[in-house]
Amino acid sequence: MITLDDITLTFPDGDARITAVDHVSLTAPNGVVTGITGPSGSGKSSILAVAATLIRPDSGRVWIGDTDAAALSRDDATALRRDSIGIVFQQSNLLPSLTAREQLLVMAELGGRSRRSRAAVRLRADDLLDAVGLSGHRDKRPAQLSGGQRQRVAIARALVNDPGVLLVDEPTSALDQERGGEIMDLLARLTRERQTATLLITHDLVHRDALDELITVVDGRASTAAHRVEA
Ligand SMILES: Nc1ncnc2c1ncn2[C@@H]1O[C@H](COP(=O)(O)OP(=O)(O)OP(=O)(O)O)[C@@H](O)[C@H]1O
Repeated sequence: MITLDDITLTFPDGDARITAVDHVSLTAPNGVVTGITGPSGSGKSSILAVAATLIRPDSGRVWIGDTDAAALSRDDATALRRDSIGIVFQQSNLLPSLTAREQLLVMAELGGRSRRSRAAVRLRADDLLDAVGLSGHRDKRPAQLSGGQRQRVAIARALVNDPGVLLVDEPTSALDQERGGEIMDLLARLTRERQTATLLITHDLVHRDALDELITVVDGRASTAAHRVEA
């Protein structure tokens, strides 16, 4: 579970400061996809960056389990991010020279939680590639994969260190509606199977069936309660 408690984040704007996130509180429980929507510039990516411990907020707490991530040193935040948070960006951000399997192995290598044997890590990587529907594409490089397949690799990579929290920024923006729907369904399934607390930004709600909860952000402020999405 991840909880943002009264988060405020400002950025410098000339002599003044712009408030990107304005006293936002939200909770994303395990096994649930919590969507964040809202107009462009409303603060969605800023909220995700704070949740990811990539930006420290001006005030407020980020609870990941029992840890207040907003209060950690830079090094401790990096370690927490590596072990407990999976991140999927709009673009898949894969390394061009690595195969699908190698993308996962590199991420597992960076994860410090356990010293798994090489064979166990390889097995886990292959299991995850199977889970995202890429069993026949393990040895392909990004250029040999479609946009949807690249996004699947990015999702598998985000899960390789078994994070409790999965943060996803506009995963369908580079895909057509059908491929986008498949990616959203995949994220919903993996969230349930792996019991991740999944926080997902989406600017359009065409795939809203894949969301369990929905939070609307306007001018840096979140709707007070998460709304259950009607099927
Ligand atoms: N690094 C930064 N420096 C200064 N201002 C920033 C920075 N990042 C974001 N902002 C400002 O903070 C506000 C929120 O931006 P943010 O990117 O979080 O919105 P968003 O809802 O994710 O937008 P979009 O849907 O267009 O990606 C905007 O006014 C933006 O200009």
